[in-house]
Amino acid sequence: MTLKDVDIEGKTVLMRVDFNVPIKDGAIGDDNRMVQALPSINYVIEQGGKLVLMSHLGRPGGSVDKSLSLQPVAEHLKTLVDADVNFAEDCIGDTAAFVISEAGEGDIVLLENVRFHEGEKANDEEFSKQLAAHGDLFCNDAFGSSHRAHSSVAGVTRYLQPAVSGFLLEKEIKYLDGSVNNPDRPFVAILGGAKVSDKIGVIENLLGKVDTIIVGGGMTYTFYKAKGWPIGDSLVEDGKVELASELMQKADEQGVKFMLPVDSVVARAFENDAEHKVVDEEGIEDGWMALDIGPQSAISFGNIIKNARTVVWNGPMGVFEMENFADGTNAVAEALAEATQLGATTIIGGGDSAAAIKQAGLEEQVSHVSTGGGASLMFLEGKDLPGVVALTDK
Ligand SMILES: Nc1ncnc2c1ncn2[C@@H]1O[C@H](COP(=O)(O)OP(=O)(O)O)[C@@H](O)[C@H]1O
Ligand SMILES: O=C(OP(=O)(O)O)[C@H](O)COP(=O)(O)O
Ligand SMILES: [Mg+2]
Repeated sequence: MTLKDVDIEGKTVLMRVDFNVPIKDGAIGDDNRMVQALPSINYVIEQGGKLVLMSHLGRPGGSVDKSLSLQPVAEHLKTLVDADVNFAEDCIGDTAAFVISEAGEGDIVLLENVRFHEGEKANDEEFSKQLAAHGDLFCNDAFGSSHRAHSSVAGVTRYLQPAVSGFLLEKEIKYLDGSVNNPDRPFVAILGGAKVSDKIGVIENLLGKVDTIIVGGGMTYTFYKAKGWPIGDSLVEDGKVELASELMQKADEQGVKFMLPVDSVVARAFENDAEHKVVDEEGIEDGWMALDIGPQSAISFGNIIKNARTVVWNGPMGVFEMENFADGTNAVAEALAEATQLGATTIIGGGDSAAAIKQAGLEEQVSHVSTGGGASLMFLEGKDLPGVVALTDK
């Protein structure tokens, strides 16, 4: 079911959104995920519903961390909607119940970060029940979180029905379904970013789907370590080195081209102004960390991308938030834009990847910018998303 299948007037809609947006010094960096949720938000308001929004921000690990409060997000939401926005300093209990009861039809309540409670990630029954108590019906519009079997995404539907899809979730699934399930080939997947332990596992299933896998960004150095190459102080997931080895072997056995950067930009520290230089694949010395792919890698990745017919990209090629380490990400973004011009279907997904393509000014020059990274990868693997299977059938 979707929002269009339910009567909203006079009802309280509990809606899960993905407002996990980049925040620096209290200011929202890229509000794409908020803007993308506006069609569902405005629809509920226009239909005369009361809207209770819930989201996570970052990974506070089950306790209160004020630096990951959604308060600045509530302030920003006020500038995006024509409705009253109230913020509840806890997502459950009396605080939340009071703020919700004070709000009227057409008003919005944003609840504090659901990950301030351990129950959220544990998909705890009691916590799910407490969230469910806030609404008359549930709506999931958090595509970017739909790969998480957490209380606010999935568990809540055990106690609150109907559970319907929002317009963003519906749009994302429709697009991905149409483009990656029967893709034009060559089909290239590009994986980067920093969530290595989360995302390295998807490679196994991607091997059966794509023709080429490109690994870049922070994902690279776990593979380098598996090859026995020095990685200095670069990001590495020690528990995944063996898996990285197996994945490269499987790619070889299955005839899938597997590409790693042939060079990297290494820096003395995790700072834009740190001393930095380009080194080749076996040249990362102790005291240096790799923060971007190098120029040769950008060229070879670019050549593969420009010859592809379908490209899915999740995870920046470097620390694109710092100007000195954004070149690799920008070059791959340019290659995607060129491939699109040549008729390829190009999809870039992920909160940070979406921010990166926007920063490069190329968001209109690719086929689809998805709000989900991990979620779009799970979809691409052919797995069911917990936040989607939990919804009520028509
Ligand atoms: N070599 C690297 N070392 C450390 N962090 C990196 C590196 N390359 C990319 N990153 C970081 O990865 C983050 C994004 O990762 P992730 O959340 O997995 O991507 P997305 O949000 O697009 O799904 C960015 O903040 C970026 O700075
Ligand atoms: O930012 C997100 O995913 P992404 O970085 O893969 O795009 C989602 O909000 C999920 O966050 P999580 O990976 O902490 O569960
Ligand atoms: Mg991210």
